Amino acid sequence: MPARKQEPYDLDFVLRRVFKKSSFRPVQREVIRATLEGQDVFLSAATSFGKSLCFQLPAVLGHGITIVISPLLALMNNQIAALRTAGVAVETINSTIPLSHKNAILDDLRCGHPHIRLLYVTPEFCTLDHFRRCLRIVHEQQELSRIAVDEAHCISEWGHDFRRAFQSLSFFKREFPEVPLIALTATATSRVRNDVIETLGLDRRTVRVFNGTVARPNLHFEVRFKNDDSDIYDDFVTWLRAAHARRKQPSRAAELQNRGERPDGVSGIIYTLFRRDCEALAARLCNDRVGARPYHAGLSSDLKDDYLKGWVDNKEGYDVIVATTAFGMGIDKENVRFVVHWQIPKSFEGYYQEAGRAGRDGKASVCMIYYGREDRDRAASLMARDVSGRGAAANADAMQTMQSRAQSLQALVEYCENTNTCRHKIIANYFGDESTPQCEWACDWHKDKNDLKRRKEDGLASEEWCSTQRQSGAYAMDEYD
Ligand SMILES: Nc1ncnc2c1ncn2[C@@H]1O[C@H](COP(=O)(O)OP(=O)(O)OP(=O)(O)O)[C@@H](O)[C@H]1O
Repeated sequence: MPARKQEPYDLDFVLRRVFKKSSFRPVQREVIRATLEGQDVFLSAATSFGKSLCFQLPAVLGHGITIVISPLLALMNNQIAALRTAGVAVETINSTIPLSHKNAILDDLRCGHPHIRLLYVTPEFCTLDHFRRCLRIVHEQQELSRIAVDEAHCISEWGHDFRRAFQSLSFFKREFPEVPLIALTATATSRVRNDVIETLGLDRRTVRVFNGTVARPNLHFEVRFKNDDSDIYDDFVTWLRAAHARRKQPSRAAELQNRGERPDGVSGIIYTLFRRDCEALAARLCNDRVGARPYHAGLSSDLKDDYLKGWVDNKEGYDVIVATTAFGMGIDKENVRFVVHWQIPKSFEGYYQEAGRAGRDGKASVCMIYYGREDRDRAASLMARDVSGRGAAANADAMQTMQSRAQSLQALVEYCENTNTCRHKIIANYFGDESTPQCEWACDWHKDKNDLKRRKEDGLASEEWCSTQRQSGAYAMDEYD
């Protein structure tokens, strides 16, 4: 049953009227046109590029419903709140909504002509028979307009944050081949892109691929070196205090207040790998009168909601979120001035996704990673444990996954150890962009190459020492997130 034919629309009018934006960003219009023409689209573009608009705007035009498949609750809630403010009929089905509400949504689908324009669901929900039955009814009535798969890298074994339920999303193209599908991600290498296209069952010859740049020129990338004997806490707090002092200068303070920001606080995120560090670091910062809150999967939903809301609202005492990877994709707060990684993360893609939470308003922001070789070895050993934990039955799969993760971690190690290339260039090259991105003193190499080399020599433990430690099995195990 073909999808209803779309009429031509005044995209600029809808952009202004519904989304309150004055103009399209580069490529948005082309992507929107392609999907409105019924083409399948793969869009890879930098964090904060404005990918969501590419399926949200088409969704409010014409008839029918857009199903948005998204891996994260936080991401859905963020987008849904913004759409509701714009007066769009949007709903989500996830584990936190009451049964009565969920039934009302499913009834809306079952009637065949849903009132809802965008429905956000998890990939796991898409595997359920009763939901698929509802979709068939909507499709029968030619009201299934579009499928959007957000954070599409999660489909791929080769992407970070792999989720098995994503693999069954081929259902959509199998059952509704003419309903356009749009897959979006900020961090896809060519291998991940091919994997996503294949897994979703898209036709390689006809899918429109938009590969935007991954570059974020307003982000200032910096590596700080550490070893197990150094306490990076003092280094970080000194840096933060200097940032506070700059913000308190009268002209700067006035400018910040005009933007609704507090000069006595800087909004930021610190990523830690382990819950224990997350709690301890937030407590230590609070002790030193830095407003910080922990965020990890072990906290109650009430606490997580409170911390997230306080932070988004720039509330005093909530300036810094100390988070595990439970806090990541889809956080769209525009004035995050720094993202610090307390240890090397598990993958290059994960690192860049998390760093991408900074500077979404386009203003200069810092992305700093504290890198130590001992942490590198701990990350490798945890990775090996994760894979072996999958059991002997999944042997071939496990080996392949381990290989891809190891490659990604190795690329991140090389990024940290590199003292002779622009950081922006290393990132672009990793994601398959061979160009040299613009970098106006926006990385530690461009700022001072010699200082970078010196800091590395002074800061890192020697490889000999690390090798002895590895052999003695010194790296303790702990749980991620
Ligand atoms: N044309 C536009 N003009 C101005 N602002 C825009 C435009 N398009 C999107 N934005 C804004 O840019 C911000 C980032 O958009 P969005 O959350 O869709 O990014 P994204 O590409 O999905 O990033 P990520 O991959 O990091 O989640 C949002 O606050 C959104 O309102």
